[in-house]
Amino acid sequence: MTIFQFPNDFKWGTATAAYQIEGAAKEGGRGPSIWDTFSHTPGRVYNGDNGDVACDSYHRYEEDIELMKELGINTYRFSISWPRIIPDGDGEINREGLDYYHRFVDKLLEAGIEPFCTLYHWDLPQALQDVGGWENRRSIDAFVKFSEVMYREFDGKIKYWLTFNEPWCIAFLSNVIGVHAPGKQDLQAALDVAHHVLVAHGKSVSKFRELGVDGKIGIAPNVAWAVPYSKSEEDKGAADRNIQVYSDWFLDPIYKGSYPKPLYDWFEQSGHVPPIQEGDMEAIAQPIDHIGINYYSMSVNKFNPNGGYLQMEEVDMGLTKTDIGWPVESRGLYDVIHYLQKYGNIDIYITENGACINDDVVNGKVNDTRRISYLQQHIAQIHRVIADGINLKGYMAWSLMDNFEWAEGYRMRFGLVHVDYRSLKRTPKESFYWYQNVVKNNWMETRK
Ligand SMILES: N=NNCCOCCOc1ccc(-c2cn(C[C@@H]3NC[C@@H](O)[C@H]3O)nn2)cc1
Repeated sequence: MTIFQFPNDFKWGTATAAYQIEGAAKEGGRGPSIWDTFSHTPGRVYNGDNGDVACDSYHRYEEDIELMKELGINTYRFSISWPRIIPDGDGEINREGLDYYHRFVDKLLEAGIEPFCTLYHWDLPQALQDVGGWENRRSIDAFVKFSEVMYREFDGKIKYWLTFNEPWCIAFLSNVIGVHAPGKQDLQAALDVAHHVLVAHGKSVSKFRELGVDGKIGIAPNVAWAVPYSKSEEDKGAADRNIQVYSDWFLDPIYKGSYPKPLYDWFEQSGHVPPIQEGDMEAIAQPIDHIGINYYSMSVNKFNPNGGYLQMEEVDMGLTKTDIGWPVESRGLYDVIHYLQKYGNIDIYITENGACINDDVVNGKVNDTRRISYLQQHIAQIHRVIADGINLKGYMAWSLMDNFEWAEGYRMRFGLVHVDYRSLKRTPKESFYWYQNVVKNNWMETRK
């Protein structure tokens, strides 16, 4: 048996995102987002699922907060629906949207739960997409305006902020691979989006500092850990590109003021470069207080000239997989956090980690032992990282409840709480009670 004891001030939480749980897509003055458009486009989302209702958390947030209190967490990561705050992206402010989030945040604080707020979790107002979205520099100032409204409104209530969730997904998954909104397959578009998101991040951080907001701010890249299939330079190059496109492409401009040269040169050889304008790199490189790390899995990579924009393929090594097909390999979490130490001993939160396990309710219970095993392995790696003196300050399980898993719709379940999408009944799973115990004890036990 091993006991993993965590620091007294360690933050234990869960995470969700607005479009994935709120529903009420046409209520409270909310405008349409690119995910409303995308999910209503035939063939884009499994089964034609969409976020019109989702978990109906817009109306049921008090019930959700009761579940958080039962779980015992001290931190809850959520995101703001930009189209609820400024329905057309950069025009009039919707007071009803602000009031909704004030009611929600006040309830969280009343419950003794720290709000951990992501400003942008993919739901760009459609009106901005209609004029080019993140490919258009207009979205930069629009985001800064949106973030300023939020900073002014919630200064004193929200102390932990993230500008963007998973910039790799915003740029590359959505504009090269094309499986997320707006669903393009254009490398230059991806580099334009990545760059403008970075500039928007930096200018928003500057606004945060200028306003003297009482809190801390950062960004939440999803990180890939990858190892080469062989010792060949070609396979090593493929693995390096895969790692860099998730983390270095975004964190180098923030921490070093320039894009990572190996990957910059890789894209440049096909004639694709970021649309850098005078002052952009300085604007991006504003000091931040923390980063959120979203980690799910790692991969073994081979060079493959037909392997997409990175000329890389992920080799199936026969590892146990979750129900979404991602290998379970927790050592990548330890390795990638050590990899990120090249940016300094920065404050790191695990802002997402969890398993897609699609067990259903049987006799009123969900016996998701595979999710417990996944969480146990990954939390143990977190303990190793802390033992190495790394400033890992908290862990937020993805997700509090089953929710809309983007292009996979509702078939993929990541929640500690099961959601019946017909009745919207919430049922805590066995993993909820396992995690509740870890949080209560602030230590975790593994047994042979
Ligand atoms: N790399 N090349 N791939 C080639 C082919 O990819 C096809 C699909 O790719 C991907 C890659 C990554 C993801 C993903 C999903 N989540 C989970 C969410 N995180 C934020 C929160 O909202 C969670 O719902 N994290 N990552 C999805 C699809």
